[in-house]
Amino acid sequence: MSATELCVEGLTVTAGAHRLIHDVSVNAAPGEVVGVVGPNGSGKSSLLRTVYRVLRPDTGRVIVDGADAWQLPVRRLARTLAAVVQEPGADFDLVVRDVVAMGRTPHKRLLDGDTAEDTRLVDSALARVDATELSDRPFGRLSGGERQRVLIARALAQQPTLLVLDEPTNHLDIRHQMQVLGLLRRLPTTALVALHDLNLAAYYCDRLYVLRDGAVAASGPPREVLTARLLAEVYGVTGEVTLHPRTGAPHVTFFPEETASGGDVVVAEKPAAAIDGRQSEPWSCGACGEGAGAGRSRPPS
Ligand SMILES: Nc1ncnc2c1ncn2[C@@H]1O[C@H](COP(=O)(O)OP(=O)(O)OP(=O)(O)O)[C@@H](O)[C@H]1O
Repeated sequence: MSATELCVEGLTVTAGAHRLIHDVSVNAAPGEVVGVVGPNGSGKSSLLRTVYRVLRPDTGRVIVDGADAWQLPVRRLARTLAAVVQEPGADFDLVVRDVVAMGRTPHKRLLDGDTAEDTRLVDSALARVDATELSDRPFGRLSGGERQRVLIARALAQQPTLLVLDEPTNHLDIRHQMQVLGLLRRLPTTALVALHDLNLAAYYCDRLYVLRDGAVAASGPPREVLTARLLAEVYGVTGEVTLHPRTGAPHVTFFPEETASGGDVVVAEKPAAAIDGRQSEPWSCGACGEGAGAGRSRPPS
């Protein structure tokens, strides 16, 4: 599996009189894990839905490996891009294995049966999200977290080179949150992922885009983007951002309102790269030439 270059240029999306996102540009280099964060209603899902071709943009383009995603045949796009969405269609009557096997659809022709390779890929996807033991359970009777892991397995079985995930850690306990995000980092696949947990985003993402009111308020490597000022301006909360001495990633501590006074910003002197050996390399989009800045990095595996 190789990885895809994603280049989102100047997207504006409206629904009726409501403007969902305005002039949003986002890039992801091949293999990068790019996080989209921001308060409720800031436009994260709308951006992702436009990338995976559910919301049609009024203006702007979604370019996947140099081709306009909205011009590609759906089947061809589905061989490149897999989405894990917040409200998937209800495949409630199927057992888990059949739900995951649906990920193979873009690679098959009508009436093709499952091959040994399909079976292997389904097994492997289930194992990667720790869901092997769920294989024969009815999907509709799973817990929210179990369902989420199965949907991620379905996306993996699709063998995409670009994963778009809308809050994939929703419903997951902390072990499975870290397992899923760790898996994203290890895969060679490019990933665009909306997250609410800023500490997980800071550790697992190479770069972040912060949305506010449908527009990009900040973007860059987590250690540049996540500041006490940003937390105050975008989220309206008081927090302290330090570089964690063990992980080397920015760590946000939030202060409840009643304890917030006097919460100074503590910015650790040592950059994350110096602590854990992460590498940063500048990158610019081959399709539109826009620079995404430094920040491609992988934690040690
Ligand atoms: N189809 C629609 N018609 C009208 N308004 C919409 C539509 N879809 C989304 N919105 C509005 O657009 C804004 C952005 O919604 P979106 O779901 O993209 O935000 P989000 O950042 O993903 O939020 P959350 O963190 O709560 O999931 C919200 O105000 C939402 O109510």
